[in-house]
Amino acid sequence: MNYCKRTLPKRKRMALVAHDNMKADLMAWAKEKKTQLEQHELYATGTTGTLLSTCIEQPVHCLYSGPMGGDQQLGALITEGKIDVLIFFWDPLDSVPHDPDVKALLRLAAVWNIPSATNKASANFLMESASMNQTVEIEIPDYQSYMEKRVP
Ligand SMILES: O=C(CO)COP(=O)(O)O
Repeated sequence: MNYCKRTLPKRKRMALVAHDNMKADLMAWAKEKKTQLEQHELYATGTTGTLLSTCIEQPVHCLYSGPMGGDQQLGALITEGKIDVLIFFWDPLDSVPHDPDVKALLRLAAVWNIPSATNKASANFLMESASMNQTVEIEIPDYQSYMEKRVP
C-alpha cells in the first residue's frame, strides 16, 4: 500500500458514540471535557448525540441510531475524510444486534488511520494531546494509486 498525507484541521470533526451501558460514562466524560469539546465540531449516532447535545448544551450532528445504520453512516464519513477523530465507548461486556456494523466502523477508523479511542483512558490521552488543538498530518492510504494498481 502506498500512503499519502491528510491534514486534520485544528477544529476537529469528532465522532462520539456510546453503547447503551456506556452512555452514562460518556455523558459524565463529556461534561468533564465540555470546554475542550466546544473547540470542535461534534457528530454522533442518534441516541448518543441527542443525549449529548442536552448534556453539554452544544450542537451535535446526529446521525441515525447505531442499530439503524448510524455506525455505518459514520464509517462512510470517515472513508470520505469528513471525520477526524473517533471516540467510541463500546461495551465489551454485552453483545449488540449490529455487531457487524460496530466492527465495520472500527475497521474503517483503522483503515483511514484516524485517531480513535475505544475506552475512557484512551479518550483522555487523545484529549490531552497537543495535536487535538492544532492542524496535524496523518498518513492515509493513497486511494488513487490503489485504484491505478487495480485497474491499470
Ligand atoms: O449502537 C450504537 C453504536 O454501535 C450507538 O447508537 P445510539 O447512539 O443510537 O445508541
